[in-house]
Amino acid sequence: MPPPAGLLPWPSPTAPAPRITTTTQPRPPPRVRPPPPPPPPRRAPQPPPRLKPVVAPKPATSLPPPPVIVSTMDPASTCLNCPHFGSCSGCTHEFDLDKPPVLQEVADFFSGHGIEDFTFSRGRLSEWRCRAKLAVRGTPEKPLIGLYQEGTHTVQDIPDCRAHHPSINYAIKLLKQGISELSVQPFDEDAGTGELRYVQMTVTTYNTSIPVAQRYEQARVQVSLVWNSRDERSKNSEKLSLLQEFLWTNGGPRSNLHVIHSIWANFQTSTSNIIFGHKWRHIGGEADLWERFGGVDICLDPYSFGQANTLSFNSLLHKLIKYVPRGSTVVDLYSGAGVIGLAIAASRKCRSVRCVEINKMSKLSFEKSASRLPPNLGCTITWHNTDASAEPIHWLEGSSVAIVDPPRKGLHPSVINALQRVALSERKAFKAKSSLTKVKDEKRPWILRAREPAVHVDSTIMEESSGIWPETLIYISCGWDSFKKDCKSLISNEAWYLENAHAFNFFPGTDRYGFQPLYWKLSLCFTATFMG
Ligand SMILES: C[S@@+](CC[C@H](N)C(=O)[O-])C[C@H]1O[C@@H](n2cnc3c(N)ncnc32)[C@H](O)[C@@H]1O
Repeated sequence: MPPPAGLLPWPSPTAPAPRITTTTQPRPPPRVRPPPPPPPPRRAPQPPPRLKPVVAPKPATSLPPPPVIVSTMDPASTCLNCPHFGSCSGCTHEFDLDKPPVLQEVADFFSGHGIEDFTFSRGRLSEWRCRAKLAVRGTPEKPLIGLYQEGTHTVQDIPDCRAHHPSINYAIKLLKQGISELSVQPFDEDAGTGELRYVQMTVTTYNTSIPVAQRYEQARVQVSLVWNSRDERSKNSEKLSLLQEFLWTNGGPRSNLHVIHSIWANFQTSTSNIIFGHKWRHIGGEADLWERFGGVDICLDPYSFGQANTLSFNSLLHKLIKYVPRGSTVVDLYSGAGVIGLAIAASRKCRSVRCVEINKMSKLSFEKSASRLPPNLGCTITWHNTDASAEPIHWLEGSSVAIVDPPRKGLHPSVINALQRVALSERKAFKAKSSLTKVKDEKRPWILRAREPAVHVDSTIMEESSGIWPETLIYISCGWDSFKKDCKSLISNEAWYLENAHAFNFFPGTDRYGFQPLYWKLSLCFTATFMG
């Protein structure tokens, strides 16, 4: 789609990403952090800037280290201490955040199934949220940015949220200031009018120019503005340009405090509750957001699934990886951008890893991450855009390890059924059936097309896979009730038995978050070993 008259060509999110090189710079001396600077001065309205990506200049090494945001959190405290508790629907527990109420039930469940080494990682109890989707309502003079109040569509402003990473709160303050100065109209749900509907804030701690210990606290934020228009040609896109310019001027590399990593626009005009539209544009800063998960560089585009609690996810990943035997052939069902599959491929000398994901947009992130894997890994890694529940047997065949990380509602019955049936007693029958399935598939070329790998990394020829079936199943869950149900089904016919279980505090203080009812707070990882 051509840009509006007079504007530079729109950058396409599908364009190949430049490889971000990690620069090695002299480390700044240890310093005492000054308090955050006062808010930027009000500026006179500027002529509309051109809406094009602004690329960060390389920081001069002779400059003094920039100021950073100071956390007021006491790491030993297990209390929320949040001024919004009670009015905000995000958190349901104020005290003992290290002891989620469900933990005892979880521990009892696993010990009842013979798990003696169940562990629980409490993780960071505040400032843990690194990805937040927030509604923007109110007026230009008094914008409200936050979550809906319980059972309503009234937005509760949460500028001092204790769960958010402090950089997110800082970026929200900056955004509010921009809204007021530029008279950006927040969305009015009833009338369907206004300009800014939602904002997604995603934190990146990937900054190789500072010591590892400082990376979390000095994180930067990718801001995705959900704009109430069909696309960038709409009349109000001038305001979007101004807002982008404001954020970059006041939060970019030339500002007092470089907190903004990048800015994206998403265009959405739907009257439904769906937050994002289909059109995304990168409009400021670096195009790619990188994070390090399980020891590998992972690129996360704003339109792909991303974990909210990146620290706990990393703990889970480090634990999970150890349950994958070296040399395995792995299938990663519900893989998103393939974070788990890529981390396992890099660390377990796997022969192959197949990632299966329904969201085609995740492919770009997978490709960029895969391009940073060490060469000569000796592992064939493929990413497939298809519905895991359509023909799960196809994906299980040839895999010695199956990893499932479904949405909160749990596994589709067809996946449970396939996992049950790959039990030892039915292996032979399955071998025969799988050959029949192949014959049938040839008559249905659309199925074959769907199975074609969208991305294929490494040219190693895949070994003959028939006859290999999962002997290890790793289930990652963030929905306790659905997990319990699935687990009971999986072990009911003694096809699988539970071997390990580890729980991670993914959403401390909350059993719901965001715009859907009932989000669970505890993420579980367990491995079940196939019984011979
Ligand atoms: C909880 S996320 C896990 C993503 C990934 N494992 C990660 O950690 O980044 C669940 C993923 O399953 C995908 N998904 C949902 N239904 C699916 C289906 N029927 N087949 C394949 N993927 C599906 C979603 O798009 C989402 O990316």
